[in-house]
Amino acid sequence: MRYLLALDQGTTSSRAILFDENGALVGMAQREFAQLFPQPGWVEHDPLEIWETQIGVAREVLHQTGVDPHQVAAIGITNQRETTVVWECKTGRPIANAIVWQDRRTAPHCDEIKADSDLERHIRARTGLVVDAYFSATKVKWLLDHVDGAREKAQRGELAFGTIDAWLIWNLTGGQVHATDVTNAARTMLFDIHRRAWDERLLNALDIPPSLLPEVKPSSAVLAHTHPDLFGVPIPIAGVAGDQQAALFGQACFEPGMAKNTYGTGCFLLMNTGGKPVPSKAGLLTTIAWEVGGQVTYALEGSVFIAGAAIQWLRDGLRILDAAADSEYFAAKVPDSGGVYVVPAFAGLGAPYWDMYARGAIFGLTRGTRKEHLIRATLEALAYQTKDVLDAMEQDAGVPLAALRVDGGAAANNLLMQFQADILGVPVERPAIVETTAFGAAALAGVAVGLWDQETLAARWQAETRFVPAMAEAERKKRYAGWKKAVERAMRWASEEDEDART
Ligand SMILES: Nc1ncnc2c1ncn2[C@@H]1O[C@H](COP(=O)(O)OP(=O)(O)O)[C@@H](O)[C@H]1O
Ligand SMILES: O=P(O)(O)OC[C@H](O)CO
Repeated sequence: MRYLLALDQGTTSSRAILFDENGALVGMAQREFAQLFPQPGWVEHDPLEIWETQIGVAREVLHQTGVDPHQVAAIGITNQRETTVVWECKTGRPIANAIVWQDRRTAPHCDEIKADSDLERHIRARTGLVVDAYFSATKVKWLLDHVDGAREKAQRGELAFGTIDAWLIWNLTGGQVHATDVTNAARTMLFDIHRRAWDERLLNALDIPPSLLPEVKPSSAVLAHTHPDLFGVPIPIAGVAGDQQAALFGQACFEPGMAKNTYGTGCFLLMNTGGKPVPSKAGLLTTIAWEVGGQVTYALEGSVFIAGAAIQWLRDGLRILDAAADSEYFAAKVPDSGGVYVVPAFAGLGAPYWDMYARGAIFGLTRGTRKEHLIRATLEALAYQTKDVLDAMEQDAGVPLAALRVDGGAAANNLLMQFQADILGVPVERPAIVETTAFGAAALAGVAVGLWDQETLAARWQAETRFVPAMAEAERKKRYAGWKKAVERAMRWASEEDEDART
């Protein structure tokens, strides 16, 4: 038997999942790591902890299952995207903590960029992205400008920048390979998604020396081998993709018009748009879905920054839950949210609003509000945010969606999934394989080494549960109108001056 090892480096944990050659999940190991919040609006990770937890779980899953590294046909890497690491080429030491995708410290710099409308247009057209602190570009510049001696070292060619995939590849190859894949490059706001090359004008505008950048590779190809010291034998690294693109692949959304939504820390809805990038008029991102066999597939994406993280906040911040899964139990105790709306704009609002200064808010509280209402309203917020994005997507794509494939931690919540179908008026399909992100990474690697092919993957996809809309149209409209009102009131809350005062 041969195996594929998926390394899934997420925002809150590092996971390693082993699939056998028939696609069955045979083992999984997972370790959480520290979330660092040094200032309001800042989010950091320790890159060494990311590497140590990731290599730790990779070894653990092999040990646990008794699979010999010789039997691992290939490794597929998938990762939290945009999160930025800069390290010294010679020592492999990070110059600072990683700046996480949720971090808002560069919002004022983004405002400056936006003030130059020609540059903003260039960014939209070339990178497919909107100017936002979410993406890597302004984070790299921040590190070069704020870490002692970094700019000089960068100018001398002594530093390397990478998103988490590149950081893992560097470490997996013992510092031999500095590479990323097209999907991760597409999230930096430095990459031309049409030419598939780093954009010189943006590098100049942000003062980022090209020597810092990784080489850009396809998502499915043998791009390196692991250093023999790590697993005893070199293993090919044959699949790399950002986690949301990997989930789209893992959900077998291979045809244009097919879409998936992942409910993890954030919520990310991606629709396959085929071989052509579709520009968005409705506040979505145009991004690369994957490059497989020399063919590039594009996607439209709606990124919601806070989804499952809002449930974590109920658990860890408010302490009104012991476990995220208990949210379903409490929410089911009330028939609705009692008119309460929670807008979890803890890190500003992403698609389709793109307001870096929005902040979290709760509306509609009365003396009758109980914790169950608050929990239910928080869960409902995940569904409303998804509707915002899906409406935008249907507007851009010009066609209604037939069904939405779902995955991610919070997709296990049946009450949420039923409410999602109700509020969208579209069936929601949860697959039998819920680890779609890791499966997607394994699949990209499996295709590269000839173990799997896309036709088989598409035929194998199976729904485990189909949630069918049951809410009356008038009710859906009424509830959604309340949400829109709540969002409007949460927007622009943290003014630019407040942000400036903190940086
Ligand atoms: N049953 C559940 N109901 C609601 N939210 C859940 C449930 N189980 C997990 N979550 C949320 O899902 C997230 C974890 O999902 P996961 O896909 O592992 O995220 P990530 O890859 O972003 O770390 C957490 O934010 C958690 O709060
Ligand atoms: O870690 P996740 O699964 O929440 O995904 C994070 C995204 O890739 C950020 O763009």
